[in-house]
Amino acid sequence: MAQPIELQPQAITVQELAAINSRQVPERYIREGVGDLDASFPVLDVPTIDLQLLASSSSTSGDELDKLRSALSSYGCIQAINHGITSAFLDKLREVARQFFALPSEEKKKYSREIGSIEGYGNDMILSEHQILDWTDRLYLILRPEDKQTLKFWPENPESFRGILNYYSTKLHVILEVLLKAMARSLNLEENQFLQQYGDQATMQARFNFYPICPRPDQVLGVKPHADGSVITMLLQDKEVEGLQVLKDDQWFNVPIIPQALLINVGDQAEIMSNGIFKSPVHRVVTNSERERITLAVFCIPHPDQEIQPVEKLINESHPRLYKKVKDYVSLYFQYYQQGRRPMEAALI
Ligand SMILES: O=C(O)CCC(=O)C(=O)O
Ligand SMILES: [Fe+2]
Repeated sequence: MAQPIELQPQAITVQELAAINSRQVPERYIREGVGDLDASFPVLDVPTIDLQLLASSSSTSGDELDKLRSALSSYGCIQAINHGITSAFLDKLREVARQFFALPSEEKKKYSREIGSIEGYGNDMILSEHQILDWTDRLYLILRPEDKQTLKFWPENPESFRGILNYYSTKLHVILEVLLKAMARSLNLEENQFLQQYGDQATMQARFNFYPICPRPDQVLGVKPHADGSVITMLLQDKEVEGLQVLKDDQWFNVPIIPQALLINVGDQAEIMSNGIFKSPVHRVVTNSERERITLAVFCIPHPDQEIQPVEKLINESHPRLYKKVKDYVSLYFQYYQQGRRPMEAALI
């Protein structure tokens, strides 16, 4: 996979910046002309989907499939409940993430990523001189396949971190299969149509996002607007602090928190496979002047050699083929991203 070209590493993490000066934000983080980011935004009523129902063959599962199709084609995301992971476990996972980011800087920096590489602990990569930076630090880890895990980046403190994260990835793998099958069935396709393209060599990559308290939430973003380059992304939100916003009908909406739910969103590659029926939503993260926020996004990404294209059965006269065949979409994604373009343009016919 081609790596992004990083101009220079950042000397200091956002968490350190926030600790040194709690009232000012360096200019490189300030966004002009984006309106008041701290304004009140309407709430997006993201549909809640019961995964147990989706997986079953009961008579109610048909309704749930309809709900799924409609949610993924209009919102591009769902709040998944009954996914088989207990709330107590999700709290434990949130807790080890909190403990990691609460460690002293020197301790966290043992896991620092290398320049130009995404895996490990660090902050927003500087890819161009004019880039406005995101108010966030991250810990990026490859979860699956297990032999691709780079353990030197996996925290040993707290002690339970690795075990908890591995258990979570096993659970997510099961959920992913349920979802991809249900997505295909919801479009009247044979249930393995998406799963086959996704392939058995796919990777799951975790990104822990830490958003320190920010003194200028009106002009600073936690994450700039983007759509994910994955097939799907599974996001564990902070239990108490909101921040994620989704663009729908040219308007930004807040995504509410359902503590026991996983927010699932369509990535660009599922939009391609579904010939544009499922929408990969543009989203961003706003900052908060009172509370820090921690989330965990897991990206499900096919192997770079795997070809991704619209399923044949979804192409017809009234729905002509919208996307080319793509391979290693994540590399394409970075090339376009660096030029400030929407990566999906690369796949359009
Ligand atoms: O932290 C969030 O709520 C979303 C993060 C996100 O969009 C991402 O990591 O791609
Ligand atoms: Fe995202």
